[in-house]
Amino acid sequence: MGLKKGAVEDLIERAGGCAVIDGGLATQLEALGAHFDDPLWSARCLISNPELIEEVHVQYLESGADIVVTSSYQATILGFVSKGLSVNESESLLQKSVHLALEARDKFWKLVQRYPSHNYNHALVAASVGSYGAYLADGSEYSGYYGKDITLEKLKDFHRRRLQVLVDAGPDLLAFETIPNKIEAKAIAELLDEENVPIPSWICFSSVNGENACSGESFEECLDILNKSDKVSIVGINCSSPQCIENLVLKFRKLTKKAIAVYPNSGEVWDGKAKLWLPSECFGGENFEVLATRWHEAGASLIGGCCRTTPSTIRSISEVLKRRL
Ligand SMILES: C[S+](C)CC[C@H](N)C(=O)O
Ligand SMILES: N[C@@H](CCS)C(=O)O
Ligand SMILES: [Zn+2]
Repeated sequence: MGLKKGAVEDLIERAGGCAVIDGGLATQLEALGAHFDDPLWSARCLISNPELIEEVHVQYLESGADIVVTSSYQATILGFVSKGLSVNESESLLQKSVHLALEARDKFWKLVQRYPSHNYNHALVAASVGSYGAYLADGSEYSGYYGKDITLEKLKDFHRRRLQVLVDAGPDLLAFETIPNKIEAKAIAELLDEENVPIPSWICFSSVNGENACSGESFEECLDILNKSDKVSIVGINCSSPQCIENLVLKFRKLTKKAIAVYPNSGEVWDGKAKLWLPSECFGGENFEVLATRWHEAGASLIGGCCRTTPSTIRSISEVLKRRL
């Protein structure tokens, strides 16, 4: 099967040149009362309270998100099995993460049809694929250090089955998130080819210093690999400080012709050991509205928020980006 082209490009056009991605899913689940002190992190909610996930998707759609990202970031078959679930049950939870977002999107779209003057776009559902570091739950999605025994093949094996199950569940695209190093980007690009994945993907890296991937490897090297893959439609940065983003968009713009997505966190820093967010050391919490405009002008065509951002952040971004229409 060939790659289904056009859905993302159409959406960017319908959104007036910049599509709005949703905000922190785990963050908003926690704001509504969920607790994630667990190696499964937000994926725990797929077991304990799936209705809450659908509610959060709807909140982001109401706020103006053109793309909702599923609750599968830290949902893995290995992670669920280690909690005592069977492989079948684990795969059903992965499917459920996609179905919850599709249902939220479809219900919301049906509802807004009653208001002919609404200015929402028909949203897309991106199935989240968190990095291997997210599964390790040791903070390594922000260090890029996966231990000395990691290999390309091990990373492909880690990602393969989850990828197949998520794709079969029918999302519009795949969202690889917080990729911290070159080896994982290469593993994903090879896997997308080997599995002949028929939907587009974005691959978003994390960055701590605003210059390189978290591993210290250059984005020149990382994007060189992704530029060769026609399965990867979009590249970018997520869950990194907003302060880093403009510089990184300008850098990416020189390194790739692909669309660029950015959805930073609030600037707070994840302490992987203590499992909590620490205050930002340098980001002063400037206005996301102002920043989002700058990121768009620098060359990003998909913009949203990641951890510690909320529906109100997305509403501000959506209003400022769509005000131009
Ligand atoms: C994006 S981070 C805040 C997700 C949680 C992390 N992988 C952990 O489990 O510690
Ligand atoms: N899609 C995930 C990303 C975590 S970095 C979330 O919003 O919770
Ligand atoms: Zn995040």
